[in-house]
Amino acid sequence: MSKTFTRDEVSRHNKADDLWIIIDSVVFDLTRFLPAHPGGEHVLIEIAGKDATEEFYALHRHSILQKFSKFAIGNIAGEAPKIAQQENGAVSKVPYAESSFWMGSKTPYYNESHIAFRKAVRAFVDAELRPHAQEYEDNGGKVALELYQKMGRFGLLASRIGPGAHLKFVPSLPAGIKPENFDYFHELIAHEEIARLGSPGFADGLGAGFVIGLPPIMAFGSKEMIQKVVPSILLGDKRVSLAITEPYAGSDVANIRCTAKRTPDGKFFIVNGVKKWITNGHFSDYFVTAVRTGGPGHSGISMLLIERSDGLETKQMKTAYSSAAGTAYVTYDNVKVPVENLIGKEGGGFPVIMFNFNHERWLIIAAVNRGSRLVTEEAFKWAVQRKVFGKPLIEQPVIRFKLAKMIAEVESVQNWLENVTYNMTKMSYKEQSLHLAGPIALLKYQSTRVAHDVSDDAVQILGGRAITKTGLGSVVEGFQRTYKYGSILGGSEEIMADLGVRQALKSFPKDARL
Ligand code: HEM
Repeated sequence: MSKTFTRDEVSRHNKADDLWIIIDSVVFDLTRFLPAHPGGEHVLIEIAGKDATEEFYALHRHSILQKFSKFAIGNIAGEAPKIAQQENGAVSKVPYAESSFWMGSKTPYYNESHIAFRKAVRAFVDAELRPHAQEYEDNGGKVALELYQKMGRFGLLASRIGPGAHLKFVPSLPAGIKPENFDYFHELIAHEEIARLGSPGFADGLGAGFVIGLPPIMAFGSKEMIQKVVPSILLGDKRVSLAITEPYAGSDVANIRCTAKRTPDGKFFIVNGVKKWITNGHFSDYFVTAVRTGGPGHSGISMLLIERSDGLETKQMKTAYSSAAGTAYVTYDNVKVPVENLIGKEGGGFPVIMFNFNHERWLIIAAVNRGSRLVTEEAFKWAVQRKVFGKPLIEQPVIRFKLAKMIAEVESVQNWLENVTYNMTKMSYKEQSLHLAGPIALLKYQSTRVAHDVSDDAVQILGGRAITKTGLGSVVEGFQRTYKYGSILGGSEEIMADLGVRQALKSFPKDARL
């Protein structure tokens, strides 16, 4: 594309059978594209031979130019593009589009290894995952095995379940971080970078199952079980999901009905029951399943590792987001499971279920708030570029007020999240359970309330585009359709708020008075 043209030359190609336009100093020959243009022929013929930069950006995302770059035939002599190219792996320059440290602020939390890690992960996500994101988000389908394997070999799957011995199961971690130097800030970055894709169903398809399904195995599984299952998941060869919720029981886990009864020889469990809303379940090889092996209540619950086998069936559920997440209804019909597959002790399932709750909630906060930040960036960009009533939208005080609220809310959650994450790096598991369960619950509550507000404001700023699946508002549309997941999964907003205050009451001084 090294050819150059004058504006005068371009202006002579101004008919349907010979149609050139200029976008940001690049010359496009759209003659062959004309009949296929989704916006119709008329609009292009009207602007044939002219500079269409403003019209183009008022109607399309920048990525469309990259997708249709084959129609670019040269540049205008002596001119250079003025609109920033969206390079793979680049950091956004839009204010508040990245958390403060990444935009130049000082930080007590991040060091060189986090910077290198973020750079490597972002480049990987932009190059390997982003090109597939929209397709999976729109059309669903099982995410290709090669994508999991690429993520696995790159160390990105292992990076999503915290520091620990499991990091040695993969050849290396992004940016060559040593397992012993890996901390919760690296993990935070990994979750944020996946959420930054802005494709919630696809993002969950890439691993919402193992981030909650694997920790119980790693903490309570036998050596043999860990050796058999964990490396295959972390390398991307197999998939696992956590199967707890049922049509009968959600946040009230103690009410689960799925049963596991020992065979007369005591060597197997026979499992019967159903599980619902199991993320990744539709394509999982393993199901970490909560079953009732005893009487009612907590003490009758056990956890079993169940392989996809005779009697276990999964049905894709139609949810608000892409079927790429593989959300499933799972039925167990006399499924035979060796007793060696118990995760923890028989009747000791409840502590296994509880074990990873704080971590699960923390990573949901990270993903939800990165989504809120992304949507804020989209709204900010749109408010600046959209002209309405003769001036940019951003010149309306009411729009600036909305953006102020969005930014302030997102930054508040981020700062609390980084504070909690720092505490996670300094506390033992036991200390985290004691001191962080309350703050994490309250922060999860806050992050999903913020997502609610941000989504609402972003939709108002983008207008009709935000209720249209494709085009300029596609990211905001996806967010407003799916942000509610975070306010239900891992403990509902109401339960989080209540838990946070109940935890606080435990240390409430008995002698405190007004
Ligand atoms: C390289 C040049 C262009 C390409 C590759 C292109 C491609 C596309 C594509 C893929 C869409 C549908 C995607 C979406 O929903 O966002 C679209 C929609 C549209 N395009 Fe273009 N286009 C180009 C230039 C233009 C220009 C110069 C105009 C107007 C002067 C225009 C007017 C429209 C309109 C009105 C729509 C429908 C937008 C809507 O539904 O809100 N296009 N174009």
